[in-house]
Amino acid sequence: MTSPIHNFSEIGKLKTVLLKRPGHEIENFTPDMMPRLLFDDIPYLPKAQEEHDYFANTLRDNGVEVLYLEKLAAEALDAGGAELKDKFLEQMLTESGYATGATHDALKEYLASMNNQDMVNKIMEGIRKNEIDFVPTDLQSMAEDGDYEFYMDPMPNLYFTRDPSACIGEGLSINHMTFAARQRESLFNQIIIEHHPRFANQGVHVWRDRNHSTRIEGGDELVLNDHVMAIGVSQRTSADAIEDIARNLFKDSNYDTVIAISIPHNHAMMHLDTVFTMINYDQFTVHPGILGEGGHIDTYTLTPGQGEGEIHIQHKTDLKETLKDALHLDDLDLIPTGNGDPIIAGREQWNDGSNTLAIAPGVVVTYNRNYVSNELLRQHGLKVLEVISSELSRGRGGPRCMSCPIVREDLTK
Ligand SMILES: NC(=O)NCCC[C@H](N)C(=O)O
Repeated sequence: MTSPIHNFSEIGKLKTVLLKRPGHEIENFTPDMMPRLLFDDIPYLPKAQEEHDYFANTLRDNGVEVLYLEKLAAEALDAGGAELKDKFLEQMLTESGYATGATHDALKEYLASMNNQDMVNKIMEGIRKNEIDFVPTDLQSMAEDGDYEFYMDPMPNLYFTRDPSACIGEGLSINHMTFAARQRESLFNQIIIEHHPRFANQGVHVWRDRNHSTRIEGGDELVLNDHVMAIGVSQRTSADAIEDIARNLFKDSNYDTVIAISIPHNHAMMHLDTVFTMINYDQFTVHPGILGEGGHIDTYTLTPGQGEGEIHIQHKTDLKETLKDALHLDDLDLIPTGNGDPIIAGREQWNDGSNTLAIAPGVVVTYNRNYVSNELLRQHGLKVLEVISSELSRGRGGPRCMSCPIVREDLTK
């Protein structure tokens, strides 16, 4: 059986990718909601959609099949029939704070009356109180958030499809995410994997599901080759989750090495892929801001230990040496974001200058606004496909964050 998921590297020719076209959810909020929703500004939707279509077309023009999360989710619900729709709605309402009660019932009736695509879109966009003809009478609605405009918050971060799940080999992780603003997102990925005809019952391994209290996000999960992963210890991914997924991979897959890389825990560098990406067999982007004195950074190489489920950990502080050892390379090229200039690097990293998406070895998609980093990549021999980025960048994610590779060709060397 050919697996519908096949992703054994960061750089193999990209064949199939999962995107989410930004919808009303990216403008359905006010400035005071931005910190909680993990946004730094409110994008102008028509322009953001134009930019996203440009990104999708750039991928298509390079032979990539583009799948859309919102469409797959509705198709999965169509395939699962009324029973699945009910189960999904119950779960989504519970995770939105309405396990039972009159508000639960009113929201469920409202959503259940829609066809699956409209319902999926509506859940993603958020539900305002003025949309439903219903006056809540429970204490929480009356006493705690009577003035709050929403029953269900929008999910503006959905266009960063990288994070709620991550394809690794012929399986994936479906992630328990860190902040409430994003935790419901991976429910869409779960129903797609379990019920969409393209993925269900095809032997796809779930290396780690979303039913955990420890946290991991796809922006931290880098598939370096067919047996080595790098995973960020970051604001969004905890060390215990890394040990957990490493244990599962060591047990049931060919993965035998997980390099945990400690990065600063802050909003600008929330995931490893905002500061470090693999773009060729021996080339990486690195934001100089993650390197300490003497270029040092804490890395922990996890490999299977002697006993069942045991893990051996080796601590190193030289990123280049760690990567050379794990990838069996004589040398490698770490390309500094913004050419290492502290102002340019800080500015371009903020706008995702390190967040490159490789669509083949040495071929990357980047935001056009990061012109210093882009020029440097070209000087280092890479082919750079620039995409427009005024509005999309306001959500703090770039081309790697906006894409979840599902199928890549295997590497030839
Ligand atoms: N992989 C990534 O770095 N994704 C970008 C996520 C940005 C989003 N506003 C967030 O804070 O989660």
